[in-house]
Amino acid sequence: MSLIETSSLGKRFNDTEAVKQLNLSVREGACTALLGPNGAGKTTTLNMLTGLMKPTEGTIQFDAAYEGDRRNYLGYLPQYPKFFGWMSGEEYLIFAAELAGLPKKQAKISASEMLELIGLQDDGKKRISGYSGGMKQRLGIAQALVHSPKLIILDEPVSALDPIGRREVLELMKRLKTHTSILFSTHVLHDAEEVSDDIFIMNKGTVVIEGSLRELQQTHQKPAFFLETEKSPEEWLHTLKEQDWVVDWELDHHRLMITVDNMEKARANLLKDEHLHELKLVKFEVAKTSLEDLFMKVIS
Ligand SMILES: Nc1ncnc2c1ncn2[C@@H]1O[C@H](COP(=O)(O)OP(=O)(O)OP(=O)(O)O)[C@@H](O)[C@H]1O
Repeated sequence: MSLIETSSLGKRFNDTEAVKQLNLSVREGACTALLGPNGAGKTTTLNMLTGLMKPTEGTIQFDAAYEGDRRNYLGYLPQYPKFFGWMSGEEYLIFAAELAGLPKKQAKISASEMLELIGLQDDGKKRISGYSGGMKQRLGIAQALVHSPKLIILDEPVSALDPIGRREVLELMKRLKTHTSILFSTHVLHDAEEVSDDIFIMNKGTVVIEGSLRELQQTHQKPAFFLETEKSPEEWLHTLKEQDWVVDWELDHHRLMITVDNMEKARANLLKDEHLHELKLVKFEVAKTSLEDLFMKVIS
């Protein structure tokens, strides 16, 4: 079942089409990554889903449990969350719970449960100004969860953190995803690969590739050869492109990645190719394309 489905969603700022023709489906129980480079339209998309921004076209549909107020249905951590440094972590969570409509008694209970969940039970009485980046971000995730929404939306939850903070937050997300639906944005493929079940790759305002992580990894792992030569292989590439076993290629100076459809045929042909030997081979490696190759290709 989908918690959110968008159809041809779009947002225009004067001449900039920040989001266009976006069809997105967020599954219940899944951790979904919106992956894309800076300016791809991720924040604009999340802002439309949370109701902070009005779409200029298209529709957003929520599941049957949605009762008209997105605050009950969604929890949200913005890209640049603001904290009151003079508050304690516990006070901040009670404040967030009351803003979400919980009665005071319930807000206190929920805040204490959240502190436990994010591993800050011993720091709850301390001022936020003394928290590390990772602790603040975990607190930010807790405020998104404090009213038990159906889905939490996290905008670049690890981007601004140092390696220790990143690890803390990624580990927290891995624990949360076993019982909470998550939609988060990132520009780092490895983060998406580490925690997500479904991935939507966005570029220039629209989704260019989508699927489950497993599907994408399997579909885009193609046999390939990695060659390095002393002389430039640029001219030789013209004849290579004609071969029916060549699917794709990428040349970076004297380094060449050739994606093929038939490993054995390609190996036999390459090894007997005299022109290739004239280029003075330095490296000849059997390889596989990865999701990273695909990601770099679609965003470049
Ligand atoms: N309020 C705005 N007014 C005008 N243009 C905007 C506004 N907000 C975003 N844009 C433009 O829309 C495009 C998408 O921006 P958006 O912030 O959604 O991308 P993003 O993928 O979240 O990138 P980043 O990771 O850098 O935040 C960019 O070209 C941006 O400059």
